[in-house]
Amino acid sequence: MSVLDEIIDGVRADLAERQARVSLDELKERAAKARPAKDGVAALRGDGVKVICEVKRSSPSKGALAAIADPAGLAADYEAGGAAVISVLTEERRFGGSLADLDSVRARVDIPVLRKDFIVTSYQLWEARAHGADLVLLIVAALEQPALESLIERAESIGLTPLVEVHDEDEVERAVDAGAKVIGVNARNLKTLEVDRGTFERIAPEIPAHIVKVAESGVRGPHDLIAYANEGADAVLVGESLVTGRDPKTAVSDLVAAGEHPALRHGRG
Ligand SMILES: O=C(O)c1ccccc1NCC(=O)[C@H](O)[C@H](O)COP(=O)(O)O
Repeated sequence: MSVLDEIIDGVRADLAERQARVSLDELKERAAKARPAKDGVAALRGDGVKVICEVKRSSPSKGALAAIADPAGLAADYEAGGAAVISVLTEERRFGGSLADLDSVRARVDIPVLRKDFIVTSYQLWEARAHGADLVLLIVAALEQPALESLIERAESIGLTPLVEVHDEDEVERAVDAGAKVIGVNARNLKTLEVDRGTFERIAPEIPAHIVKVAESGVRGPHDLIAYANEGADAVLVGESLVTGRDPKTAVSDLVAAGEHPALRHGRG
């Protein structure tokens, strides 16, 4: 069984418990009362390379990364540093996240918030919206094509922007066919968990120009952002280096400054 399969087994078990506690109708009522979703595509487009900053306590590849007693405080630092979007991992077993983290971050920041989880049913989309998310991650490798298509359609119909994650050329084709407007190329191989920063350079040319391109994983600092930018990234998603560093606000502002450097505008679509 692959790591992804193991994670999804746990996600499904936790999901079944939540579904027994909170009905879909109740979630829909909560979602109707939530602040309207912000436009995730608009947040990731425009001049410069945008920075998505992640609240990440632990991971299957590295184990414990940071305790993060105050996820909202960390998100506020990210926002003050110039982040375009906050990513909140809500998977509990392997990443130490929760919907409570999403609630607290949502209540603290004004920029769009991404629910980063392993989404396999539309119930989780309603959860995301009910807890104030503006974007959701959809992992192509975790979904059959009809499910991917219907989750993208459902997400958009309730105001969420799907960030559709791919790892190879075949998954790019599936994401594009399914109508993705934002595609994230994850440099972390979900079978070996190794990070290969060359993945983005190899796959990005297959992504049509009108689609927002996000480079995910392995960004250690401005030099990696610049490399991804030169390969066509519109945005980068950064977790580990921010949560393990001493000064997340400065680390984010250094990334944002690098992403806004005029030299990067040449050749980017
Ligand atoms: O981080 C992991 O070990 C991991 C393992 C299995 C599936 C997903 C995983 N990570 C999720 C992510 O995509 C990253 O948290 C995100 O791209 C940030 O990456 P990084 O900056 O390298 O922490």
